[in-house]
Amino acid sequence: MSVIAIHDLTKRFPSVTALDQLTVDIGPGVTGLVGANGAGKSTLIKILLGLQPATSGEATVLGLDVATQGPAIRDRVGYMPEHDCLPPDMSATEFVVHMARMSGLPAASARERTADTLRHVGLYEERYRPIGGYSTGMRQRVKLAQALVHDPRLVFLDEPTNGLDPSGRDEMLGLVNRIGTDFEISVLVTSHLLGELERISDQVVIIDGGRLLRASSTAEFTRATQVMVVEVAPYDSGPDWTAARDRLGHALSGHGLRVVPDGRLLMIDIDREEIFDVVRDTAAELDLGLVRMEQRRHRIEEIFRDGAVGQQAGARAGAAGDPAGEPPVGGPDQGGAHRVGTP
Ligand SMILES: Nc1ncnc2c1ncn2[C@@H]1O[C@H](COP(=O)(O)OP(=O)(O)OP(=O)(O)O)[C@@H](O)[C@H]1O
Repeated sequence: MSVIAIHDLTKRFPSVTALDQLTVDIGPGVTGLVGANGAGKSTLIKILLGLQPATSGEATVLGLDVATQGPAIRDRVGYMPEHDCLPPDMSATEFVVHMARMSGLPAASARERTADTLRHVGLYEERYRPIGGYSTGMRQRVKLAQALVHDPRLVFLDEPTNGLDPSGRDEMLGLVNRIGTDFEISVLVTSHLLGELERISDQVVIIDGGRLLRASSTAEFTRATQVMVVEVAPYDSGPDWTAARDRLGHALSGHGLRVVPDGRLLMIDIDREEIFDVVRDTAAELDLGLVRMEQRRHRIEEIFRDGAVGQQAGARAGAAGDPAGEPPVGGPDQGGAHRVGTP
């Protein structure tokens, strides 16, 4: 069943088309919505919540029509907005209780759910202090908690890692992952970084300039290549990895394998089953330690690295200053309708 079904959705502002005939079906689980800054991610979320009308096209969320059933959608869906929108004079507890009450929870259960949710997102004693004194990471956690407090079936998280340092990003991604796995709440999470959502998403939807570039399961994006990655180190003669790599490379070429060095690694074409045995035995004969031997997987960012759209997107995200230094989105326009997730 589709959790979100989007058909031919267009949103025009006076000077820009934010969404351009977008068609995509999203199933349950964690879905990464990836696009450079300005790609149309926030606009899509606002339309899906029934907060903004589309110019044309249709969409349903949990089977509800975004054009006519916005309040019912917002009953069932949690929303973590991108920008800071927290009252500095209230404590996290006061604010989240307030949001729970706004969602219709009675006072006692609003307090109970707030305590549970704040603990779940990792806010403890500090939850009684005014939000104005919180770090960016703590503020993001408060925004996440208010999205979860009314026990939604689905949450929209708009750039939850924004403004966080690498360890803060990892923690936030861990939390997002747990929402999907431990609580079985479906998640639509956005990012302008291609690689970031790869490890927590069941499916990935990539948009650029309001158009769909590609949508598929993460496993399909990151499927195994026919290349083996091998790293060796000498057992006894110090840290001379170049010599170790080249000795193994020459020996494997002598066995008829196609071998290309890449930094510390050797990339070997997998053209037959026995290659894994040949590499293992040859390394042992040369008295080299095998540090790594694995089938290489695609990274999502590689799929789009050379696309023309990617270069434009890269220029935009670069201008915005990308704290993680990860490549942004882009790639050849593949167009058409796509379906991701379990039917
Ligand atoms: N209310 C609005 N009025 C006019 N233009 C808008 C409005 N909201 C968004 N836009 C424009 O629509 C385009 C898509 O914006 P949107 O915020 O959806 O992108 P985004 O992918 O969420 O990027 P970011 O993460 O930078 O917010 C941008 O060009 C933006 O300037």
